[in-house]
Amino acid sequence: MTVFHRNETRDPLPGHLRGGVVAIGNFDGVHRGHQSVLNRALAEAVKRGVPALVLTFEPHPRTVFRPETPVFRLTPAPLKARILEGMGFGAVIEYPFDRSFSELSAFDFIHRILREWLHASHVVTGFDFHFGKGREGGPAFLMAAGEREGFGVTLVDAFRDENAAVISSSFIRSLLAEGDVSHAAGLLGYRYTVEAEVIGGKKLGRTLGYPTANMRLPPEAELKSGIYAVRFRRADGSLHDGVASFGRRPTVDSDGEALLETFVFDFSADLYGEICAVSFFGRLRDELKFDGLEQLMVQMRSDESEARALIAGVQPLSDIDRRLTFG
Ligand SMILES: Cc1cc2nc3c(=O)[nH]c(=O)nc-3n(C[C@H](O)[C@H](O)[C@H](O)COP(=O)(O)O)c2cc1C
Ligand SMILES: Nc1ncnc2c1ncn2[C@@H]1O[C@H](COP(=O)(O)OP(=O)(O)O)[C@@H](O)[C@H]1O
Repeated sequence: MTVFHRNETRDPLPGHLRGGVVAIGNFDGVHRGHQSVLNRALAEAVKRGVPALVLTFEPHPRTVFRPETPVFRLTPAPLKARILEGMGFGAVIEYPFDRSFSELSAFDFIHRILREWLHASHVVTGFDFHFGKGREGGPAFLMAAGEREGFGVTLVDAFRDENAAVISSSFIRSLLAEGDVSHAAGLLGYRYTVEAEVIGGKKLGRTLGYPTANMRLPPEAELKSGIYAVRFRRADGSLHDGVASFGRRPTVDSDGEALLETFVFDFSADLYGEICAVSFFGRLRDELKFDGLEQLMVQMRSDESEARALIAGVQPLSDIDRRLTFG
């Protein structure tokens, strides 16, 4: 078993990764639609006995074209890599994307990247994947190139959820902006998860009996503020249930920045500086402004028991969910 490889440069690819089956796309969120494309690539690689790779682009191309409105990433690169590794891929290529790379023609993209650099033996993409300058290359172009040059091409049709709706990253982003983490989990196939470093706060939590591990989410993250039942993963992989508040804490700190603050149940250790993950199971309520800390503490006690009850009944939604959020 070879080790999973994250390739973040344009340097020559390690030899053992050449000649593989390559799934191409941004796959932000690695949602169930993406998974249907990715699983086809994995199956094709097993059939051929070659490595399975994902070719994706960093930063997200839309953030390169419109830096003033960066994309709210459902899966920043490290989390995406972790999910892909768990699915069984041998590598993820986080190809450095910039404006000059975006000028490459579709023809050159196939020659320089897929052929000369990756030596791809087979390519798998979604039905709507476009590539090359001005999105000039589409499925038909890729099929024709494959026939001409002797690599296989699989185009995977739109994946629909139980209500026959096409699953998309942008719809999932809008669900998170409404706080509907349960619906988002159904479409992702796993619980929405964020990763960040635990930072210091006002040190008020411990005096209330509710110490909270504070994290800063990227400014473009559009999760609705509120109180959530969560599972907390430490850097060593250990899992702990908790209740988290995301927002500006109007009771104590009305002009503060939005923070994700998790009270971890039955736990006591120093978490400062550790990169931890928080997975969202359900939203309990809006963030409120209380008249005093006493009232806030009464509410936090009831949030805690509600979160414990909610988490007691949860089951993994998929293998990805099991690996990410269940251990
Ligand atoms: C379960 C839970 C519920 C919370 N609810 C609210 C709330 O409704 N309104 C609010 O202003 N702050 C809320 N908070 C945030 C607290 O005000 C904050 O965690 C506390 O002030 C500690 O701050 P510190 O981490 O900077 O020490 C909540 C925190 C938790 C853990
Ligand atoms: N059960 C727990 N849940 C969350 N953090 C805890 C817990 N026990 C200890 N801690 C530690 O205490 C810190 C939070 O304490 P707190 O008084 O709320 O300070 P801060 O102002 O940093 O939020 C966490 O970052 C972590 O290092």
